[in-house]
Amino acid sequence: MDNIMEIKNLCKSYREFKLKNVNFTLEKGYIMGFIGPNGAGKSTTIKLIMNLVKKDAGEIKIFGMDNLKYEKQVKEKIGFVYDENYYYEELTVNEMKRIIAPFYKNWDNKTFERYMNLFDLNPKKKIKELSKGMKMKFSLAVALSHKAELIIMDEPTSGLDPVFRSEILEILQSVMQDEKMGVFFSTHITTDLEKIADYITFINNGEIIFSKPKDEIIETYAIVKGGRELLDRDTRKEFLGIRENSYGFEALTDKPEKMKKIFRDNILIEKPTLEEIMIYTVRSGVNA
Ligand SMILES: Nc1ncnc2c1ncn2[C@@H]1O[C@H](COP(=O)(O)OP(=O)(O)OP(=O)(O)O)[C@@H](O)[C@H]1O
Repeated sequence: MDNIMEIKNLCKSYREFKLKNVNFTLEKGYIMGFIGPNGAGKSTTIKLIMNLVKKDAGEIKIFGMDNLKYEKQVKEKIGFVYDENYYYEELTVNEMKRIIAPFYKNWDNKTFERYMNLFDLNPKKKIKELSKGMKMKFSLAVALSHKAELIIMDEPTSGLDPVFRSEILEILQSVMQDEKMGVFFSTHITTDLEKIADYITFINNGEIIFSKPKDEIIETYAIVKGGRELLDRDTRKEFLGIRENSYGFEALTDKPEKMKKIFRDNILIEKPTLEEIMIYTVRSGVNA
C-alpha cells in the first residue's frame, strides 16, 4: 500500500473548539473529499497539514515523512490550492509565476504554459483582475507545474458557477488519469464528491465520523421511508436521524438489513446521497 498522507491522533485545541484524535489515510492514485458542516474543523485540519498552525499532539506524515521535520521536502510535493493564495495583487500572472517558480526544484515551465493555455488564462492579466475561478485555476496550474504529487485544496469549488466547477473537476479527473498522485479537498458541495471522489472523510464537531471509500458509504447507509405509526420509543432508537412530517417519516440507518426485518414491507428503502448522510448525522449529533 502506497500511503501519500497519514494522519494519526491529530489534536488541536482552540478556546471554544477541539480537533479530537483525527485519523485518516490517503493512498496514492485516489481523490479524497473532506466534508463536514461549518466550523467542523476542515480548514483547521488542512492548516495543520500545511503547518500554518501548530498542532497540540499527533502525527502527520506525507509520503512517509513527518510534515514538520521534513517541511521543505514535504512542501515540494504538495500543491496547495485555494483562492486566497498569498499572491501579489498588482503583479501579472507571469510576473507572479517568475517569483514562485524558483522556490520549486521541479518547476517545469512548459507544463505551466500548457495549463495556462488549457485553462484559458491570460499571463498578462494582473492577479487582482482574475475572478475567483481564474485564481483557482492559476493556483492549480502552479501546483501541477511543480509536479506536486499531493494536491490539497480548501473548498476549491465554492463560489464557482456550475460550468466552472465542473471544468475544475474534469481537470482534476484528467490529471489523475495521467499522474499517480493524490488529491485531498474540502468542500460543502457533496454532489461534486459524488462525481469524482474515491474516498470520503466526514468530520463533525472536530471528530472524524468516517473515512471510507465512497461506494462503501453509499452501500452502508440507507434512507428508510414509512408511516409515522411505525415510530415508537424503541423503533426510533434504531435510526441515526429522523425527519418527520404529517404524512410520515424519513430516517437514516446504517443497518438496512435489520430495518427490513423489523418493518418488513411497510417501509421503502432507498440509497442515500452524501448530503442526506451528512444532514441526518449532523442533526442527530451522532459521533459514531
Ligand atoms: N485561530 C483560531 N482561534 C480560535 N478559534 C479558531 C481559530 N481558527 C479556527 N477556530 C475555530 O475552530 C473551529 C473550526 O474552524 P474551521 O475553520 O476548521 O472549520 P471548517 O470546517 O473549515 O468550517 P467552514 O466550512 O465554515 O470553513 C471554529 O469553531 C472556529 O471558530
